Amino acid sequence: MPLVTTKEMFEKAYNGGYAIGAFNVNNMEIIQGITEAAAELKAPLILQVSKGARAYANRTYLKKLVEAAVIETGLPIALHLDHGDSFELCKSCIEDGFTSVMIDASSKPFAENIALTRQVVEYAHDHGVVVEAELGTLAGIEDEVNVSAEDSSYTHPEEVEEFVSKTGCDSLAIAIGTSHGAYKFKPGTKPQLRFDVLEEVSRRLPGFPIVLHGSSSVPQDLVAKVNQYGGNMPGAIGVPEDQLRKAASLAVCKINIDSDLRLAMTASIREHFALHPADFDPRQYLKPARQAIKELVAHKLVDVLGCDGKAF
Ligand SMILES: O=C(CO)COP(=O)(O)O
Ligand SMILES: O=C[C@H](O)COP(=O)(O)O
Ligand SMILES: [Zn+2]
Ligand SMILES: [Zn+2]
Repeated sequence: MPLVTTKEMFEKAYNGGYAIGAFNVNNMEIIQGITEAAAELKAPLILQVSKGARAYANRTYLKKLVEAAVIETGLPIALHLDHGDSFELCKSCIEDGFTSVMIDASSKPFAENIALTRQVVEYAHDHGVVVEAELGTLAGIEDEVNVSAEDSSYTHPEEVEEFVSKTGCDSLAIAIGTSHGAYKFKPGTKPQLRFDVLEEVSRRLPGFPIVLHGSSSVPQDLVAKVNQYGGNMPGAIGVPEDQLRKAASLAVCKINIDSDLRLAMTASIREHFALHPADFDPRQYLKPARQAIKELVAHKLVDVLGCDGKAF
């Protein structure tokens, strides 16, 4: 099966009360860890490439590695541009064969967000590609842009119908209290997503797929392992998994996870270096790191997203 768009995945996820995992990819081991877990669990997948990832690996490698994963797994996989910030970047990814792009103009005024999103949608739809857009601003770090908690803002539900009808976007990322990175909530505070905002958005957009960014749960055993073996990540806190499960059962069809993959990989490599200081063949530490990603992703697919067994 060639790369697919997210259209059918989202329809099934919406009606089935589960969500698709959208995992950020940056190199071969990350792609293999994610896709091996999904293949064993027969889960549909979105693999997403950020602007930074495309700059890191160059525009050819990640596309070709994802194509290899499609061949190896036979899974329905969508290749998605994460946080596209210009028409040109979206167009370039569409030319490369991405099946889905995000245009994130959420930091611009409403009318400009609509105009740029509309421009991307017209080009994308002409090429059989679907578009994710965003309303509301997440706190945290995204491609070296740091949005402080004070500058973040929840999505205004009263804007969503006009936005979706004027842009023609295929899915919408909203801000309900998640944020990018490993420090999502202040230690000592109770993490709580704004389900009232999600419910009002989905009431206004019945059947329309909603996307949650910044949805790593920052597993505390991984944070502890990083810190135990020389890391320094005090107070790293993520979104509680029960809240992600609830979101997946509602209108949220795509849940974005990157930081947890980074944590799994880093914890494993730190541990390996500490316990096996004589090793210097990268395969010795990348093999367990890949396995750690695989185990993390398997847990997400089964226990958080509920998309295992939904690939075919
Ligand atoms: O939203 C994300 C990618 O777009 C990733 O979020 P996390 O930093 O929570 O993993
Ligand atoms: O949304 C942000 C993703 O985690 C991608 O991060 P990045 O821009 O550092 O690749
Ligand atoms: Zn954004
Ligand atoms: Zn994001």
